[in-house]
Amino acid sequence: MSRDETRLPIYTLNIPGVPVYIVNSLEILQRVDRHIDTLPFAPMKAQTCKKVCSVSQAGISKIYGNNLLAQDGYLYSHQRASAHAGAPGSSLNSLSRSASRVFAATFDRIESQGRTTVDLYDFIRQATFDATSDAMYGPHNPFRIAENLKDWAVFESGLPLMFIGLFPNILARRACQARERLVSAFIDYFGQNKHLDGGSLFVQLTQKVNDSTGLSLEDKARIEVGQVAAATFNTAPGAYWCVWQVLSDPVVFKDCREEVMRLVDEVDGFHTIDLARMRTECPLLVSTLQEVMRFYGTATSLRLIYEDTMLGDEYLLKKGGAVLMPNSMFHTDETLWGPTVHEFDHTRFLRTGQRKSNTKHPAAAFRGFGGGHVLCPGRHLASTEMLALMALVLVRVDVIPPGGKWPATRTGQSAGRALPLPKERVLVDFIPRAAGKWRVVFSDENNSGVNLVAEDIDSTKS
Ligand code: HEM
Repeated sequence: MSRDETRLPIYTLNIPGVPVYIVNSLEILQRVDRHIDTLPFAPMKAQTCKKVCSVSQAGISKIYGNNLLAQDGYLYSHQRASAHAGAPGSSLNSLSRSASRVFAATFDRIESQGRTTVDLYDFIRQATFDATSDAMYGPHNPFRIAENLKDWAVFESGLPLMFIGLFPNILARRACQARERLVSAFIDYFGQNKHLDGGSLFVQLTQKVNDSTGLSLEDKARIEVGQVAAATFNTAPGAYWCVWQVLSDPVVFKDCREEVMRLVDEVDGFHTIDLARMRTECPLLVSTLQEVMRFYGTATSLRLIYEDTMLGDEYLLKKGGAVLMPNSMFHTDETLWGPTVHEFDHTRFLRTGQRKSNTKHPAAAFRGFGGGHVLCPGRHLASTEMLALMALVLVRVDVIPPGGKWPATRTGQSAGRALPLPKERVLVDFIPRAAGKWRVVFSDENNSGVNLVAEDIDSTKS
């Protein structure tokens, strides 16, 4: 049943014993967001520690503490540490610089091979995974070891079953075994303090919270496996649809390539591109990224109901139930986005006068990275990675689809993801463009983030 069928802002699913409320309207969602203590997100994180990471009972007791929702408890302290490390500033710049180095090396490799055929999703998945894990863990990144990368792929394939928690040791046996080997890899990483030698502020700060909570080395390693999942699970499909859209849509392709080419300078015989400039000098590229997240986004926020909660004086949410808030509802609401809501419009997020649409949507209608008290701390890093991949694909290679024609866009399954996987794999040819050497940098020129969510847009105004 959808919003268009029910025309209701919120409705209850008839599941015996567990009231499940589906929120269809942005206004109701914003009311839910205000009830931090009775409709919290923290229990979802605690469940992830249990079900996905298999943290020990002693560790779970420490995570819960006296009160799972205490502001100075583990979960909120961990959230604050991540938010601080992922916010615009020198920490984010160094994460982005590290990710850019990995992308640059990936394209250097392609260039050295000449015309190369790649599976587009595999290429993007690997590039974003290598970039994110190197940015997070530095020179001792456990995923520079091929065996750990293989284990990750097996573990990732079992994640949806682990989240559901239905006999994972039987139904996702290989994934559970792979997780245990990954836990060993992180025991080695943290046990030898490798994070202190070039690991990111993200990892340093969250480890401090783990240490002050008294978690064992093994539990710290288990939680980190969950962190890797949060940091990589959505960036790959997000980057895929961004690259797909700029390559397969001729208008988007022309506009974005022209814009990004303006960032390429000739310096000492090198084609030089400073990816830090994308954030402020490529509004079309940024608008395309945001439209991809609106148009393809499949994230659904889930909150557990701790106490009976009134939303205004109209709707009662009963203790013990759950609230589901599917982004696709808010992202396809014509009253928010106007009559072109079902079209892909890469100019939608530009300023008035520069975009095609006459409708000015409210900034809070974009929920690609969550909102309110559950805002993705990795949003600036993930956005920078997605922009960087679009930019480098546009300036460094020509991409030829199978038979010279882009197939129709077909999205596949999205179990638990904020964006869907592609339905089928597409093999493309990469042909290096400009002859000569490339220098890809990420300067400290400015400290801006990629401001897509209402909270960031508001904070840049003040
Ligand atoms: C395209 C990539 C990404 C997308 C689309 C995405 C999306 C989201 C969304 C929608 C939420 C809110 C969930 C809810 O309301 O229930 C969220 C939360 C979260 N994300 Fe991301 N994310 C991405 C990348 C990342 C990265 C790179 C990191 C870490 C470096 C990260 C770490 C987290 C964490 C830890 C939370 C929980 C926040 C909290 O505790 O309050 N994500 N993400």
